[in-house]
Amino acid sequence: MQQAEAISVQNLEKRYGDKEVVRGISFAVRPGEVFGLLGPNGAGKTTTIECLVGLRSPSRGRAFAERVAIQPQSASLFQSLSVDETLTLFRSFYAAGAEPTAIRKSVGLDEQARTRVKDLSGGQLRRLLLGVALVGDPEVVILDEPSAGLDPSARQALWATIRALSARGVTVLLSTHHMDEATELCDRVGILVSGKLVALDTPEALILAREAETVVSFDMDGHADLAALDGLPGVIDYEVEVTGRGRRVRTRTAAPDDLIRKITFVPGFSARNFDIKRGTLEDLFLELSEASADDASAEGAA
Ligand SMILES: Nc1ncnc2c1ncn2[C@@H]1O[C@H](COP(=O)(O)OP(=O)(O)OP(=O)(O)O)[C@@H](O)[C@H]1O
Repeated sequence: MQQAEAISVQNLEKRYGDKEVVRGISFAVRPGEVFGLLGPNGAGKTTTIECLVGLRSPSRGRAFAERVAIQPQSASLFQSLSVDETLTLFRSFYAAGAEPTAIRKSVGLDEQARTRVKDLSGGQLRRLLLGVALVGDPEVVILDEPSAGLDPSARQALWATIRALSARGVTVLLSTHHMDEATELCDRVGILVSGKLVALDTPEALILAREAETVVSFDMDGHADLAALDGLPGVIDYEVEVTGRGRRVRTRTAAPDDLIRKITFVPGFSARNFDIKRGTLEDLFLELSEASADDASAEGAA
């Protein structure tokens, strides 16, 4: 029977001295899920990850992961070994696992098979670290900012590797500062701010919850009567800019599709050049981070 949870964090707290950096968080990740841990610098992501892999012990609560591998820090590699030698060495630590050459290929280092660790570029080194995490064929892979320092094509390759892992049923927990990456890649995300989990859902649901922020912009003829906009359903407010070609209108709406359909049929508007900007995970992230920073300064002032 397949286990319901590959990762489980329950009421996890971590203090360093009297500083509480993880303040009672709970979440679970199911097998094959890609879960993103987001949060500003110092939010407690790495601490949570370190508790999950047993590098730190919780002050209270519990953090558990199935047969887990973490993408290690570069310091744990031998500088004079080649890529292949490194993968073979780490493979030898496990009774069973993947073929080092297959892993080398999957992380895109075929051309660097004989390159020594010390001669790899920063991005290549990160790919090798991912390979080291994968060579023991883990059920759960934990990646702390895996795309940091990767160029766009290496980032795409990393995403493909992560998707392939997930398709095989491997569970992936990653931390990232890239909201586009989280939106593209993660089935669910948890947003950690000042040691508390302030949001936990699919990226789509989190973005939808902010639908009021969708902005629909369009051009319209200079002489049409703007009052018609006031009567349209779903318009929260709008602003108008006079341009060389007529007027550019920006509306904030909770129902962008509906609004566009309606605007198209308003007589005299000749609305055109529509542009839709939906709320993004980044907007939500910034809002939550700022709200919490305000709370913290209020606490500090009290
Ligand atoms: N060994 C330690 N002793 C004391 N404080 C620590 C220790 N390790 C981390 N901290 C503090 O705990 C807080 C959380 O750090 P953590 O590394 O978990 O954050 P993070 O979310 O991973 O941040 P970043 O995005 O910057 O990597 C920070 O304020 C950090 O200074």
